[in-house]
Amino acid sequence: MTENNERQQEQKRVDFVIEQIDDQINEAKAAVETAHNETRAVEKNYSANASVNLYEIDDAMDTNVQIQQQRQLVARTVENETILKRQLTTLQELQGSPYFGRIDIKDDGDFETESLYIGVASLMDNDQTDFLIYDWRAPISGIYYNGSLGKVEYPTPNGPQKTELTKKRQFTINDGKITNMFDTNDTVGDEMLQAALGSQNDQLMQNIVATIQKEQNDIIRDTTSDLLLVHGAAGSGKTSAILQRIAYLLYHSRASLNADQIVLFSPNRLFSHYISEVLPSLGERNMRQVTFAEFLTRRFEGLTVETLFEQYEAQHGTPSAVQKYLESPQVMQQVEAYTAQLTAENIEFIEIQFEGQPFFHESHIRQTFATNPENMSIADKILATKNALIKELKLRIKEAATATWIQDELEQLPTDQLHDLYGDRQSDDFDSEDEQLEYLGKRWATNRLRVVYDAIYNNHFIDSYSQYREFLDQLNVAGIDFSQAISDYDHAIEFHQMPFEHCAPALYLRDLITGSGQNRQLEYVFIDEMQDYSVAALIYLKHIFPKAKFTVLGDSEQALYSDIEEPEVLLSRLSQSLNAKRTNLISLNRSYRSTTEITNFAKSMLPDGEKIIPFSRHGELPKAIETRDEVAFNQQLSQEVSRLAGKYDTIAILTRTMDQANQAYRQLRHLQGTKLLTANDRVLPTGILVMPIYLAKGLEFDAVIAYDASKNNYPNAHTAGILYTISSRAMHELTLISLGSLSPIVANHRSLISEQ
Ligand SMILES: Nc1ncnc2c1ncn2[C@@H]1O[C@H](COP(=O)(O)OP(=O)(O)OP(=O)(O)O)[C@@H](O)[C@H]1O
Repeated sequence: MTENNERQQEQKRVDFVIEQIDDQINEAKAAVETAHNETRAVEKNYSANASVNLYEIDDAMDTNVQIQQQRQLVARTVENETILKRQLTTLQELQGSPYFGRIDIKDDGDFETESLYIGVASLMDNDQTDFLIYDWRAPISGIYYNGSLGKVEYPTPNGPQKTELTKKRQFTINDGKITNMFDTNDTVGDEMLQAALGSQNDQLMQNIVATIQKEQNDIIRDTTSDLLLVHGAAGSGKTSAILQRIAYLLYHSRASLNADQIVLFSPNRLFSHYISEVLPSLGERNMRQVTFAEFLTRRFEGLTVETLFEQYEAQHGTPSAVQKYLESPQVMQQVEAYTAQLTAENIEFIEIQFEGQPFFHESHIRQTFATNPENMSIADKILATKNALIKELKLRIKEAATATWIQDELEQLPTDQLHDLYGDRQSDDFDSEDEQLEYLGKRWATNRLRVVYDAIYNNHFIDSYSQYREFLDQLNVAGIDFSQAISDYDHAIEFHQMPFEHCAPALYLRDLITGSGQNRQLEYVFIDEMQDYSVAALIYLKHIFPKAKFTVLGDSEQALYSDIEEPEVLLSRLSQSLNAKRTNLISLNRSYRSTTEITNFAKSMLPDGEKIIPFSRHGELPKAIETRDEVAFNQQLSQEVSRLAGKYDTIAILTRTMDQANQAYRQLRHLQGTKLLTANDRVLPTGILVMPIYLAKGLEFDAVIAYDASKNNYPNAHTAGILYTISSRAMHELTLISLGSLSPIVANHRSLISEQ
């Protein structure tokens, strides 16, 4: 068949599939409408019942049962409607571009070749007999991404199945028309990638299903590792691959895994927004997302937790020996040893108060703790202490039920509150008035003393911050003097602040003592930008998610907060500390984001850069502008920004610090569409964006200006990671402007830049 004929044949098939999709969309719309009407009717009925006057005691019981039933019915109809809507959305996704790939396979002994088409979701024909499209995550679809023509294998429930791959074809289909189509022997070809990567930056990350590369596919389809480490150059598709991986895992464990059991630690809030559409575009719900700062703030309720960004801004020069120690696995081992030897005498117990008066004295709590058998673990002893205190509390509630203060308060209660106090019982259920008063007194005393219960439950009888201070005090590490760090810590705690460097060991200590803080429901933890986490922090995360499989990804060379590290060094540190049984390490060295010229320049700044392979997409050489004084600097900056703004949608001016971002913004704000972004921003706009580099982690822009790439600002190799991260955010153009002479990190590679 000639190429033209083949294309016509394929277009005919696309037309046929789209007709089927159109039919199914019409059916789905009707089904959604019916479901919607049903939900509305059920909801209406429910709200009519729920508004029945519950103070009419006799009616209340019946009404409650009815309401329960109605509520379940509402939940079912809503769920039904949601499922139908999701099906409709999937069909609509498929409508313009039903698939992107085709594989032809021939099983042993078969004479006929079977053609399978691959898209973002599966689709059956109207008769529900044949698959018109296979989901990209189906086991058989793995061949599309992995296999070269010839004998291949794919997993089935009955073990690996052998087959022969005789054709692999790629399509670009827009609005139902095939705009590009070609056969390829190997993995997904570069031509498609060129088209995908050459376009202008979108505000939101796109899914990459049509062009997943082989090594990315290995990341996506790994279901066996407890710890999957993905190390990859800037722009090598780490984030893209793990988002596809989440979609893959959700598809393969539909029955046992839902999006709430997956959490992604993301580097900043802008990033969370940037990636928010990838999973929905694949028909999946988003996983939970949290930044490490948000996570810590929740754990240290009531304290203001210093963030990594604040620590970076405040820190001048290299981190202190104390900081390095507090980030190391050794500190976590010391925490374990310290908590294991704690006894009744050296735990920092504090009294539990009720309305400003001691309710449980500290000495009483200490004695209660001391009655536990010695060989019990500290966490078990604390648990036993809590149980004993709760038992006592119950006795005291019983006593309080008939006490004057409770009975006096009862008398003062407004009718509706008194009514609520009856709970399931009614006023004529009691044999005597005394019985009734005691019942109500007990319920009221329980209410009133709930604060005591909460204090026990939440371990508020231990001052974990003082305990941590005691821990610091007893540390004895050769060559490290902790005295200044301890007085800084005291000062911070006095002002209800928690310095960043203490977060992981302090939380670990608290959790080991109280035996709390762990989450056993979470199945998968993803940590992006792993190089920004101390090993101590990763050990803590591993501790609190004991059942979860970890996917940890990053780039040791995008080092903002520490020196650049050889990937091998970072990885061996991590896998040892995270103590995983089945570890898999995948390295991605091909960089897709930037033009060849930008990648070649960026990698020249790295000690280990030669491993990085630029994707072959060409553009201009990065441009360097050296200026003599501030006036010239600001003038050049404005000119360059205006030039780039005429060409691209999004230009980022990336600075080393927030102060510099403020300076740059003052110079540029007269230009229309200029925005200054801070750590509180959650949405990434288009236009001229000014921000410090740590807020641009994980993001990409059409053009980037590295603000003041001078010798002064980036004096030596310690700062190379920052300039590398800045440069690697650029997709199409990169400009470096310096006040005074260029940084030696750049100046040593003049052949890779054009100078002005
Ligand atoms: N297989 C692919 N097909 C199409 N585009 C891809 C592919 N892999 C990566 N990309 C694109 O390359 C760019 C960089 O990808 P991504 O942000 O996932 O890289 P990263 O390794 O997480 O980068 P960084 O560490 O620099 O933040 C994105 O625009 C992404 O869409």
